[in-house]
Amino acid sequence: MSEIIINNARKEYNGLAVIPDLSVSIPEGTLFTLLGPSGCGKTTLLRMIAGFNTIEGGDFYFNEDRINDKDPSKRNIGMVFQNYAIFPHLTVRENVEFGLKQRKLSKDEIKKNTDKYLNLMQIAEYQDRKPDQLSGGQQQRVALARALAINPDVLLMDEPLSNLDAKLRVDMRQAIREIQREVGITTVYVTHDQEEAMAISDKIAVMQAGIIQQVGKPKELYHRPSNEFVATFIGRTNIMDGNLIKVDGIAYLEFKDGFKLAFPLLNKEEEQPVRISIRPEEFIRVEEKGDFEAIIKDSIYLGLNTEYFLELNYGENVQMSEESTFYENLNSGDKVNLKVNTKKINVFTSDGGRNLLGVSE
Ligand SMILES: Nc1ncnc2c1ncn2[C@@H]1O[C@H](COP(=O)(O)OP(=O)(O)OP(=O)(O)O)[C@@H](O)[C@H]1O
Repeated sequence: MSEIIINNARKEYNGLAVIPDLSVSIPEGTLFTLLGPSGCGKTTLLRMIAGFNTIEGGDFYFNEDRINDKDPSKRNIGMVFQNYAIFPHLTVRENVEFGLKQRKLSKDEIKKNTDKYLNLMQIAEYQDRKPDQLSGGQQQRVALARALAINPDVLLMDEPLSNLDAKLRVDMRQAIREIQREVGITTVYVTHDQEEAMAISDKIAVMQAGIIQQVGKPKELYHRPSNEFVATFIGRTNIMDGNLIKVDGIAYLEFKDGFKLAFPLLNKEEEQPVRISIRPEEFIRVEEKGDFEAIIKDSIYLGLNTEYFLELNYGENVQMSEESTFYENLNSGDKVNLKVNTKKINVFTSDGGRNLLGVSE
């Protein structure tokens, strides 16, 4: 098992830097996810760790071992891809045995390890089938068993669930999580699906244009995103233009119409224009006068939750999410009073680049 340390990694394609200068350390035994929109460089970084890409700069370590000049086959890595990449002409058992035979282990060891991972991945009953007689989810279990059977130091997974249907994706991510915990292997997991990343990861690195925007536990990223990009990429949020102003030394958030909300958390900051982020579930409906008045414009019923589209009293449109109740219905045109838990608000610089509240790490 290894800690992975990457210092100042740089990757160019045709003279253009896809990853300009990236440093990150991935603690031993964690499931660490690279999350970001298509084209942000997740796969490129994963391939750099595997040694499949030439690199223009940087140092890569597994523990104290600098692996830059190590051949990919010598890095002791297990890999699982989107398109399974298991051998169609081999049975399930032969697929799982494959890497072990290459390593010239004894027959007993090969059998022991193969049985272990066939059982762990719950595919022992299909061991004599060929891959084309398996479902997508079962094939992905074979790929994972094959990757783990060689006892790799590091497991790399590139969008392993994106070929599966929605329900199977949820089942499989649970299976991957359980197996990863049980084996305790340092795992780098690539996805562009923020919900999947939240569900599966110990830690997430949010990437944009080859740059890591923030590294943190799922809760930390959701609660205190380091900038506006992270706030909008992880979950949903309402972003509003406003000002941070001071009255008698106390900070207030001033919204578009001059409406002010006391915000003592930022008493130490200078007055400045800001971007205010309030998640839909942080608008709480109250009977008495709240922080805002609003009119319901539209709603979507989603079972557990109902999403409301609201117009605040000063004309700004926002979304509110609340748990659905069977009896109560809000209709378009209804007036509501809303409160906001100020601890859950995030405030960014006017360019969205920095959270004035800092981040949890
Ligand atoms: N072999 C290549 N030659 C030139 N450009 C490349 C090559 N491979 C990737 N790129 C470019 O590098 C950037 C990062 O690609 P990468 O595949 O790492 O992104 P990604 O975040 O994994 O995206 P996706 O989620 O779509 O797989 C993209 O702009 C891509 O077009």
